[in-house]
Amino acid sequence: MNNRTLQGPTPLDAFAHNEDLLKQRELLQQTTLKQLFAEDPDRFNRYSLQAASLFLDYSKNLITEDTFKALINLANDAKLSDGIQALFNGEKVNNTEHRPALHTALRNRGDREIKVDGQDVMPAIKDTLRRMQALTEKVHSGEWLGYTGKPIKHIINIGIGGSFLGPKMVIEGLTPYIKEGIKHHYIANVDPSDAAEVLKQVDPETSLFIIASKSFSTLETKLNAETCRQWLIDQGAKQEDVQKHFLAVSSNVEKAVAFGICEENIYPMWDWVGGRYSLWSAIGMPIALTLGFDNFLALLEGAYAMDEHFRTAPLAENMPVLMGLLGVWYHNYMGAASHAVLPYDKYLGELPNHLQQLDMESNGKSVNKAGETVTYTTGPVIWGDVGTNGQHAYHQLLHQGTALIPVDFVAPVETHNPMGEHHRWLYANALSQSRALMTGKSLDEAKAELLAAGKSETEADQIASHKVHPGNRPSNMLVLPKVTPEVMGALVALYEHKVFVQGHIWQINSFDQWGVELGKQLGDTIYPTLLAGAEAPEFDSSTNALINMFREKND
Ligand SMILES: O=P(O)(O)OC[C@H]1O[C@H](O)[C@H](O)[C@@H](O)[C@@H]1O
Repeated sequence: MNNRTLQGPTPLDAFAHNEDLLKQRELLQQTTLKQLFAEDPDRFNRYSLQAASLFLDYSKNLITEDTFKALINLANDAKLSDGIQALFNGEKVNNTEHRPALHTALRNRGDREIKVDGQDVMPAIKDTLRRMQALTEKVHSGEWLGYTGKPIKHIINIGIGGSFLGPKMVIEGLTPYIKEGIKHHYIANVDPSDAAEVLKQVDPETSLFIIASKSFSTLETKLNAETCRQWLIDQGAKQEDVQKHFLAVSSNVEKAVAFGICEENIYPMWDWVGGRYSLWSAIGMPIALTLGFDNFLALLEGAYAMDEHFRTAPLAENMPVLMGLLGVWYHNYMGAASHAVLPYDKYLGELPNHLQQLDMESNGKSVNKAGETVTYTTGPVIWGDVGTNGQHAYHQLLHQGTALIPVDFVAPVETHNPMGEHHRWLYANALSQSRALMTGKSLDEAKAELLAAGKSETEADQIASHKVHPGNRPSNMLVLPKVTPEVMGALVALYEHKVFVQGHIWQINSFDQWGVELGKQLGDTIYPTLLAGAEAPEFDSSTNALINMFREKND
């Protein structure tokens, strides 16, 4: 293992309050969550808060009042409040690309001016929203017609990464709000099966393709867009009909025009919006087209409410700040290398996928803003899936494995589908998982359970240790009133800001993504060697052999 690969715990020793946190870690080893609850009847009230439409219970975390204070002091050491203001004020927080990161401007529903290089960006944002609204209304009223005069029924997003994951998560998350008669589809992967399977389901006469690409130069998106355009022509449309079936969202208007999209059908993106923060821009067009413009606005409103909370609440009462600091606590002081997000709501199944890009592309960095190698671990591995499915699979490791994995449970108290006892059971499962992680089961309890079930003393002794749950494992419970557009907006904004808080503490640039480049560059050198008749490859023996295996079948 080279010395750039760090494993935790890796305390943040440059900060004045690092020592306090080290001391806290030691003290907490002498107690348990169970004990902390027993000692303090007010623990739930002390460690829970409401922000925008969300409620966070963070009482099942390994903290005491002193830990809490030390974490807030650490945030002050890192000048977090200044960082938050810099983010909102449009300072160039993305220092390697010399840009601000102004996703908050996209959902600024107030009248605050937001300037980039002296120019207020709000008029351009509002103008784009107006254009999105006009298009959405045209499509939904049946005024926008395909090449045979039929209205649009299929919205197909062609995009990848930030131009895919956010819109898909939001639309699936808000399935009950989908407009009648509208179907949504996604083509992201360069795998031909992705496009093939979508094209089998749609009808060329009623399909609207959105080419979503900030750069308009992403290989996968370019190839998929060309394939879809050719498919449309092959199905009987003429070249001039392409305008009726293709839109583009991009900051590269020139390239979109060169592809054949007329300027009127190109919606802007700005370089001060990162791809993984872009669902609030015209990249959210499939959201508006599938759910309606009113619901898109409600999503922005929800995010704005969380923005205002993050921008103005004191650090100790600030939900994204607290979630970010708790992550730092486990990651840098307790050696947690991963973090699970487990939504107890079917519609939120795509949330972990979106958060993987949001968090891991933002904070998977090993140099600080000044380009120096960091001496501490940064972004954790983010993973998860819908509850309760995971309970019958990987929760085994959460309960009895050797790794410390903090969990965020995300659970709405009201369902869109009140059917019998289902939702009550679902919520009960979320609570029982978080409680089981905390309380665990001791050796004595396990043995008593076995004896009560009729096992002999010897058998109980043999099996009991396998049934021990160590417990004392932390989790957050994020309670949503119901998954509505506002709630979804607030939820996603909460995680965006949590990622920002952690990036700020780690002093890294959360808004660039140079790490995705090398693979792309090498792809460009490998692709030509896979062509029929190409010269023998001259890479390492492994790559060469794997190239030859492909060529044997495809030459
Ligand atoms: O929107 P695009 O320019 O097509 O980019 C799509 C995605 O690809 C890149 O490789 C980046 O890793 C992502 O951050 C980005 O969201």
